[in-house]
Amino acid sequence: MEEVRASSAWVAGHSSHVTVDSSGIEKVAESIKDSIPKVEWDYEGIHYFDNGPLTVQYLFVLDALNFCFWPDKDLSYDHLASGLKAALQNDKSVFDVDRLQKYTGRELRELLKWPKPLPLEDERVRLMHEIGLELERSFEGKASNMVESCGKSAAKLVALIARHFPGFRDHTVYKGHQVFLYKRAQIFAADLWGAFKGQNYGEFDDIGSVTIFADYIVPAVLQQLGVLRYSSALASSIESNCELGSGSEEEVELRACSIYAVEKMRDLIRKKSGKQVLSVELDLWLWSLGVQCPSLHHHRTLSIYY
Ligand SMILES: Nc1nc2c(c(CN[C@H]3C=C[C@H](O)[C@@H]3O)cn2[C@@H]2O[C@H](COP(=O)(O)O)[C@@H](O)[C@H]2O)c(=O)[nH]1
Repeated sequence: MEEVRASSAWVAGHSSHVTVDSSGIEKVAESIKDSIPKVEWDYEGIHYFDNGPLTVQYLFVLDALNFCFWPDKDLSYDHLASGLKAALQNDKSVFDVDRLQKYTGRELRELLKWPKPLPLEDERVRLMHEIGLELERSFEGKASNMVESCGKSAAKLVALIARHFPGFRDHTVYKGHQVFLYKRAQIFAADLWGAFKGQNYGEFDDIGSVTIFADYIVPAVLQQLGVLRYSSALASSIESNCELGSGSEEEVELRACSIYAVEKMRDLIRKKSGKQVLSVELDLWLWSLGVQCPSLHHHRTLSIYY
């Protein structure tokens, strides 16, 4: 994850459309330093959990599909999670690798009980096939074997996932520099840590190395908190729901500056209060603020990464 941190800092230092406001960071850090808001993982009650390897398989399928819900205004992440949970409760073999490799768009919709085509449905199906095939080829069909092979290191897990699964290679080139964001790979490690409460498949000695997950909710929350400032052109294009191209300077800056800003916030909280806070914990707090605010205006990019 060092490459996520370093390349995000590089973007923040060269950005043209998004500014990280240090006084905004200071204010937020000051307001939470004495009681860092703890948000319970699965406070929504939408996730499958059985304390075993099937939960790991569920989380890996979930995070393979954990992107781009906004084009359908009725659809949200909750539908994906609770749909996969219900499907698994109904049939323990739905995420077996031979089945993952065969789903069609229509079957995925049926699995989720979603009445219309999903956004980027072809990509979602392709990514299910991709994880099915590679889990079978390299991990005896089990995401839990992949996790076990990482010896309690989230950094190793993220690197291993990026190596084996092209769909998780969330990176881009910005002003000639390669930038790594790894949203879905990192959120998978964090989901394991949250679901298993830091034990068993969720035990990582280096959970502190995980950054926030640069999606479309967290940047919008950081802007509302005064941590990020947008150029007037960017602010008005987000306000008017214009699509930002995947890999555009604006899009990369929104995501990378969010990561950088929260790393700064975390350093500041540590300095002010002496307390260690994890980016994963700050992320869940910020994200939960965002999804509870229906008027939140976020940027719109068609992407398979977030
Ligand atoms: N940064 C960050 N982004 C997150 C999550 C989560 C869910 N995390 C689970 C873990 C524990 C909790 O209890 C949650 O159940 C989803 N997302 C992103 O949000 C977007 C969905 O938005 P909407 O269209 O409104 O549903 C989409 O890009 C999705 O990928 C998170 O935690 N952090």
